[in-house]
Amino acid sequence: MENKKSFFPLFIDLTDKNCLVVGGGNIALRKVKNLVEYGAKVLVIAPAVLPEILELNVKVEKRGFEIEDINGKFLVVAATDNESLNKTIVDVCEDKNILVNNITSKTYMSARFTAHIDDENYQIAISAKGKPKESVKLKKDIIEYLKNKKD
Ligand SMILES: C[C@@]1(CC(=O)O)c2cc3[nH]c(cc4nc(cc5[nH]c(cc(n2)[C@H]1CCC(=O)O)[C@@](C)(CC(=O)O)[C@@H]5CCC(=O)O)C(CC(=O)O)=C4CCC(=O)O)c(CCC(=O)O)c3CC(=O)O
Ligand SMILES: NC(=O)C1=CN([C@@H]2O[C@H](COP(=O)(O)OP(=O)(O)OC[C@H]3O[C@@H](n4cnc5c(N)ncnc54)[C@H](O)[C@@H]3O)[C@@H](O)[C@H]2O)C=CC1
Repeated sequence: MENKKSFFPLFIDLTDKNCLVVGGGNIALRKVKNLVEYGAKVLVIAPAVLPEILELNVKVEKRGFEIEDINGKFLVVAATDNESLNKTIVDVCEDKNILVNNITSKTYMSARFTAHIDDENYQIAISAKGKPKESVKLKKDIIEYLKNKKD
């Protein structure tokens, strides 16, 4: 059933949207950077937070996740290394119609992050349906294609 889940491709304006990233490790860092780049207001909650995250324009609370933390959020990223906690975060967000991404699953979430290209002419977002290595490979091929097209 989970494997048959389909994800509608959509480009969303995140400017000033309240987003929560639960987790402060390597993958959280990548997710936070992406959200900040697109103008989101990001709150990071985790007991351990990488120094690179502290340097970004985000709010940080060094503590464990609590369910009330999702209140009023537009998008939540479950970015801990605890698979069952990430699933719980997805469940509580789904209950409240809050978009939610989960870094420890291919399908258990309502929103996936994509490999993307954002240049002066195009925004191209790629998903290989849960297989990020394939997405990154295709992204590189498309970048090459666009470069050659210009020459
Ligand atoms: C489902 C999804 C959910 C989500 O996170 O949104 C997901 C899930 C998982 N990723 C895993 C692994 C890695 N992911 C990356 C990188 C990226 N992952 C991204 C997206 C997604 N990853 C979503 C699906 C995308 C799609 O549909 O195609 C990208 C595209 C976007 C982004 O994250 O911003 C970004 C590249 C950005 C870019 O470069 O352009 C790397 C490489 C690296 O970290 O350098 C590795 C290590 C690979 C290795 O070494 O094998 C694991 C296994 C963990 C394990 O097995 O331990 C899971 C969980 C699982 O598979 O169960
Ligand atoms: N989706 C993706 O793109 C990828 C996902 N992964 C998966 O992501 C997992 C995490 O990877 P990293 O970020 O490198 O791990 P990490 O160990 O660097 O970070 C884990 C973070 O989770 C936080 N955390 C743990 N319990 C918490 C709680 N109760 N409340 C709030 N925060 C809590 C920790 O404080 C820490 O900041 C890996 O186990 C792996 O399975 C790995 C590569 C890519």
